[in-house]
Amino acid sequence: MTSGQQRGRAALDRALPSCVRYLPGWVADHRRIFAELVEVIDWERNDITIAGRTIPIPRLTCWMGTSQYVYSGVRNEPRPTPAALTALQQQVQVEAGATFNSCLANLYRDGHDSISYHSDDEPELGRRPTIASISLGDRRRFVLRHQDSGERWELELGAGDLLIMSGESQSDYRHAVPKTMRPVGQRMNLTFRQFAT
Ligand SMILES: O=C(O)CCC(=O)C(=O)O
Ligand SMILES: [Fe+2]
Repeated sequence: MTSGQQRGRAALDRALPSCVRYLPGWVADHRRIFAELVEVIDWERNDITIAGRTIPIPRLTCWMGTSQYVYSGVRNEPRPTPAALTALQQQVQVEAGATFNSCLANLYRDGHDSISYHSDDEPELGRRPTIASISLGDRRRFVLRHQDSGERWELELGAGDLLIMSGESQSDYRHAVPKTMRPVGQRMNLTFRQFAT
């Protein structure tokens, strides 16, 4: 076991809900894949408008899918999928027992970048979607919270970890990657999704 896997496991003090499967260190050559994808993905800076105020989304993103994806009022035109990502997607499909046709990539440049609490519950994803999430680069805290009970789970995701969210993970839970004061380097997250067109 690598030290990364040990760190990942230690961060989890309670069993995760059964709709979430955590596979620490799943991407064996995660450093090489991070270095390649950070260069070849067509990273975008997008703005979000909340209550009439337009602010930059606190991370870089890229939507690689079959059609336009609108979330939080942001219209994402699909970008081409690099070959390195297609190869990863094929392996992830086998592990998840699901097929995916799209990937939303996020790049958290430092501790100021984040994603606030949300569920991936857009209608195009279906009612109980399976979403496979790969984290590369530095570890960041991923928080999963049950909507009604408020019960929380925290995982330090990075370095090739795979998280498979399925079943009621989007309908009953929300998730976030909060900002941190800790000095951290870049973290990339790839969420593979099946998107109805
Ligand atoms: O960075 C992460 O681990 C989560 C990303 C996420 O929740 C999303 O893109 O919907
Ligand atoms: Fe999400």
